[in-house]
Amino acid sequence: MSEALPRVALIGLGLIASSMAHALRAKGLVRDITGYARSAETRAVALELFCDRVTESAAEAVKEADLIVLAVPVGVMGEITAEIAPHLKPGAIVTDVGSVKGAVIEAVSPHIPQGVHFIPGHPLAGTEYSGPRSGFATLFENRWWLLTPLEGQDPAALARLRALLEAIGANVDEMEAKRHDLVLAVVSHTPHLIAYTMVGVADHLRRVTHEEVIKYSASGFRDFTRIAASDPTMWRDVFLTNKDAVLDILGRFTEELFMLQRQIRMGEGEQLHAYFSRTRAIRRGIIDAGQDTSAPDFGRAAGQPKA
Ligand SMILES: NC(=O)C1=CN([C@@H]2O[C@H](COP(=O)(O)OP(=O)(O)OC[C@H]3O[C@@H](n4cnc5c(N)ncnc54)[C@H](O)[C@@H]3O)[C@@H](O)[C@H]2O)C=CC1
Ligand SMILES: O=C(O)C(=O)Cc1ccc(O)cc1
Repeated sequence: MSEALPRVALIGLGLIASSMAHALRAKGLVRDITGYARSAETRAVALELFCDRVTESAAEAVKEADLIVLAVPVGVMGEITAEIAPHLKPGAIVTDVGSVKGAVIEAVSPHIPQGVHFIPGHPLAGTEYSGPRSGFATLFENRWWLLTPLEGQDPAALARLRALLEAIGANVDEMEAKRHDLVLAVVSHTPHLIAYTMVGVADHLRRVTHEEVIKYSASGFRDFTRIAASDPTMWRDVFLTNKDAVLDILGRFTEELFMLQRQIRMGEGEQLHAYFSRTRAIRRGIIDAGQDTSAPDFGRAAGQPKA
């Protein structure tokens, strides 16, 4: 058991909170887990599956807690913090799991009382499922968990949180919030937007092709549909709160797309081949760095790609 953080409160009981609870329980890391969710149905499921106690208000949930995890959509982090703030125990650690960091810090920080430690965080692990039944204990194993500590952060509190996250299998790294938001716009947020768009295009086409785009969908498109099935509230909030970084990356994306479009129109095969060779090398870099668990072994065993 973690001596440092025995009582945990989870605010919002969806995919990430339930996965944390399962992982903490599976490893016997905490003494008790209290959960808060708005709906009675969610609270009942949480009590049955992974919480020791559930409460009808967020304020009630945090009273005794050593660690409070804000696991709600990014757009409501501020209001929920305002609600719990007067009830936080001195010395408690508040962290969040939001996919955007700058906006969360701006919304949450002003409400954090003196003597309480706020350590923003983001697990780079998830699925397209949501709600209290979607969590599982191994979600964070060997996945990055980025912390974006604020200036003057208490190193002892940071070390306690880091140790707990590492104990549930995460690889913890620290990063400045603005940088986090730009990096995530590239590797997660904009790709999600592209997936949403592509599935939207296919949906329009469905009427013309009489369902064939769905029936014959290849694995690339299936991946898009999986991503595009993610929670709409969560992703609406991500795009609205990481607006600047996403618009920056989207601008660069459309420039490249127009360039490729022109090369296709003009039949510029050499340029297209050179471009695809560069992107193939990036994929190989990810696999060699051990960051892609979906890559089959034969990919590496086969050695160099065909020239
Ligand atoms: N789903 C994913 O793959 C990942 C999500 N995240 C972040 O984790 C956070 C939670 O996401 P999930 O667990 O996936 O979502 P989820 O949809 O499974 O759960 C969110 C929970 O928050 C509750 N909630 C929503 N609005 C609320 C409000 N106004 N007051 C109180 N509770 C409210 C919902 O009822 C639900 O219980 C989000 O900030 C998201 O950006 C981070 C990494 C991965
Ligand atoms: O399911 C997927 O492909 C994901 O990309 C999961 C995910 C979604 C949002 C995050 O902030 C982090 C990870």
